[in-house]
Amino acid sequence: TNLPLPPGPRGKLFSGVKDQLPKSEPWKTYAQWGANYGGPILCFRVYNRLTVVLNTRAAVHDLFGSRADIYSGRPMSWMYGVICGRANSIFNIPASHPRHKIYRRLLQRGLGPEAVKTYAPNLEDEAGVLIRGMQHTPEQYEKHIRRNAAAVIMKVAFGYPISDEDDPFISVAEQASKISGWALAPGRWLVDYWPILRFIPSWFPFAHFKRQGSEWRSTLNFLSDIPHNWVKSQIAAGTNIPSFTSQLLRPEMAEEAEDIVKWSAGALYAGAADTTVSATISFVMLMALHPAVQKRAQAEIDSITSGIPQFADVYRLPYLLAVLKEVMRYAPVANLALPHQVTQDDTYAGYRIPAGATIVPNVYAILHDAETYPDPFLFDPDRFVAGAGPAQPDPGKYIWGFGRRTCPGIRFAEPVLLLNMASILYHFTISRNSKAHVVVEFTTGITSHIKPFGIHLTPRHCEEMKS
Ligand code: HEM
Repeated sequence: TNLPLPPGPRGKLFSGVKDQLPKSEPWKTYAQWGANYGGPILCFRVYNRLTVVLNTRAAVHDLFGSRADIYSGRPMSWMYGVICGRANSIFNIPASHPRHKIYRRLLQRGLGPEAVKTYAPNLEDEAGVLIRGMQHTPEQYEKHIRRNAAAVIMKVAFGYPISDEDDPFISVAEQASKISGWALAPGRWLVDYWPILRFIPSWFPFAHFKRQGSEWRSTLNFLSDIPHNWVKSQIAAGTNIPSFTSQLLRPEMAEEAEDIVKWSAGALYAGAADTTVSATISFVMLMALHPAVQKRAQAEIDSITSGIPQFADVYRLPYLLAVLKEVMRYAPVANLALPHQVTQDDTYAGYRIPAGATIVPNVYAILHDAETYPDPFLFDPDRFVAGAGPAQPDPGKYIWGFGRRTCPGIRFAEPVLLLNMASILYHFTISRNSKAHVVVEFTTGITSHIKPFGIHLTPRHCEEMKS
């Protein structure tokens, strides 16, 4: 068609806007560009690849919702997919690939409400470990939160017990998430724009990316291969604990089928570890900043639990659920969700969107739009309390991604977060160390959380004060 591309910065002839891409919080820049250029969508080029950013609810709904058939692809990342060996993962595989459906089916079963109920004892045990850690070394709360996320998902995926805070799976998870962010950074790897470069031999002077890629590949493989083989050895020895992997593995399984199990279980870890950590850290920080919200949530928890919060309690805490929604709105875990790719030429709002363009939903912009969420930079769970004011859209429509790529971990992540939040607030009051004004800052990456500042955890029950 003759329609123009969506508006946006045009940048330089050869590299496009590569040098204008911000190093931190790109979602804020994209929202700003959106406002500067007007229109619901924005477009820019880096070398030879186009990105279209969707800055509004309507655009996300119209394209990712109504046209999900052609908007559920993933942009090909040669650095991450091919050089780092992640092409087969559910996060990267095209939606048209038969494996995508198979992965999603397995994950939906393993993360559905029925399966999640069977994980309850494990989740309660791990919440207990988290609390004990916070009692003994409260200043290391971040470490305890990371340990909890890794331990929960390693149990679910592999039946693997995380022993202590130095277990390599905790640090590797954090590292893997960082590696993913670096390897997927737009404009950073020329091979993403000229894939022929992947054939350069590793020893070549300009082939730093290949040496870096193979190092990252080993770290990322560690996450999937080691625990998978560990489950196999446990099964062979007859000592395995039931897990996502052990339930799917069969003796004499075809190589392809086993590979599917391995990648699916690897996705559990990749999807869960860093996301739930980010949400929990932001929650702790926000509680320290909002004592009245905290008190109200504690009163609700105290009113329904006769002791330590149990898994069965979590959906009986409507205010806590409103707090979680507001944490996720105020500090979205994935501000740009994950990029999609449009697989056919399309038109929208008088603009042309060419097949192959990367489509980025600006979840941050949507959740901080003053028309949808009045006073958007105010943290206020009442937005989601029935009857407390005009209803505001549930951020759950945006924070979990879109279309055929919507996060398969929702039914698992939400109750796990609620249980941990309830446990933390039941046992502690969180306060700031200093009365000085705190400027809330965020980390940058595929996932993001509020940057920790000094906090204090005061035990709420006398027996805890003594221990
Ligand atoms: C606070 C917690 C979480 C948040 C905010 C979150 C958010 C997201 C988002 C935004 C996407 C991208 C969707 C898209 O491309 O449109 C995604 C994908 C995914 N998430 Fe989550 N997630 C969370 C927890 C989890 C957990 C606990 C698991 C697994 C146990 C998980 C597994 C996955 C997988 C496998 C995908 C890839 C889906 C695909 O490409 O088809 N996530 N998640």
